[in-house]
Amino acid sequence: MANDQKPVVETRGLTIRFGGHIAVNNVSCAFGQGTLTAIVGPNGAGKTTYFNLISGQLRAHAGQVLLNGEDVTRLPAPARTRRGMGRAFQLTNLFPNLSVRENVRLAVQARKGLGFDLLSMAARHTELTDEAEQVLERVGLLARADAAAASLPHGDQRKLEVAILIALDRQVLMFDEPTAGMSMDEVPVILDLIQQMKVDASRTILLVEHKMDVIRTLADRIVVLHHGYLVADGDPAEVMNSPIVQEAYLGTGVADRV
Ligand SMILES: Nc1ncnc2c1ncn2[C@@H]1O[C@H](COP(=O)(O)OP(=O)(O)OP(=O)(O)O)[C@@H](O)[C@H]1O
Repeated sequence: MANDQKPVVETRGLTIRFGGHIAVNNVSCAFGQGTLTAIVGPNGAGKTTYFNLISGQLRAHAGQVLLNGEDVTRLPAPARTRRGMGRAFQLTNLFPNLSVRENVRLAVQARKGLGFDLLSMAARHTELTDEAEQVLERVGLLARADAAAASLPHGDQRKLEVAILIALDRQVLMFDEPTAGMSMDEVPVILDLIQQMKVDASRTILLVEHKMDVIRTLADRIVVLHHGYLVADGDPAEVMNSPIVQEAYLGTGVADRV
């Protein structure tokens, strides 16, 4: 992050324990506007837990999470979402029985600050539905608009998560292995969509990812977690070749193992 830029998301000394195990250990890191940071590390390194602490699914035992300089450590996930954090799975989990179209429409509605007010919703129903359908077209899900979210095959559910993030239009976008479980031909669709979101430099994008080709395509910066510690942070090529990362990945071939 450029020195003169104020961080959008920052963690200071962030720590959480599960029993005697410290899953995220004193992690301090700042994420600026207009960058996509890949958070990598071996299985069990603490990546998803770190995400959960940032988005508010988990509460830290120590340390702070700041969003645009405001301490949000004690705020629950929905309050963080209202302040600009977007992590789509929260919504897909909430509305599995609603149709694909309705899931995206609710996200459009939330973005416009309409909440769940039934009257204003009815009055603007067509407009909201049109917008939802435009987003579904972008992610290639328009043909599935009437299907229940829970009935979609895995790859399409991941696309729906991205559609919801696009519709929510948050300042911070968090993707946890967005291409996991997708077939080879579906992966480029998702990468393309994330690239498109990156083009708008007002965003701060965080990505937990194992696949090296995905990281190579998307990341401006790599942060490495290992045993809950932040062990490396910087330019992708530099970080992947650093001794500490080579060590963290059992000695060799880090580029192929991530
Ligand atoms: N709710 C929980 N209760 C107990 N232990 C947990 C919990 N969540 C995570 N852990 C433990 O914390 C550690 C970090 O897990 P986490 O899922 O954050 O790792 P990760 O880097 O995302 O791994 P992966 O790449 O396999 O998804 C692991 O040892 C995990 O077993």
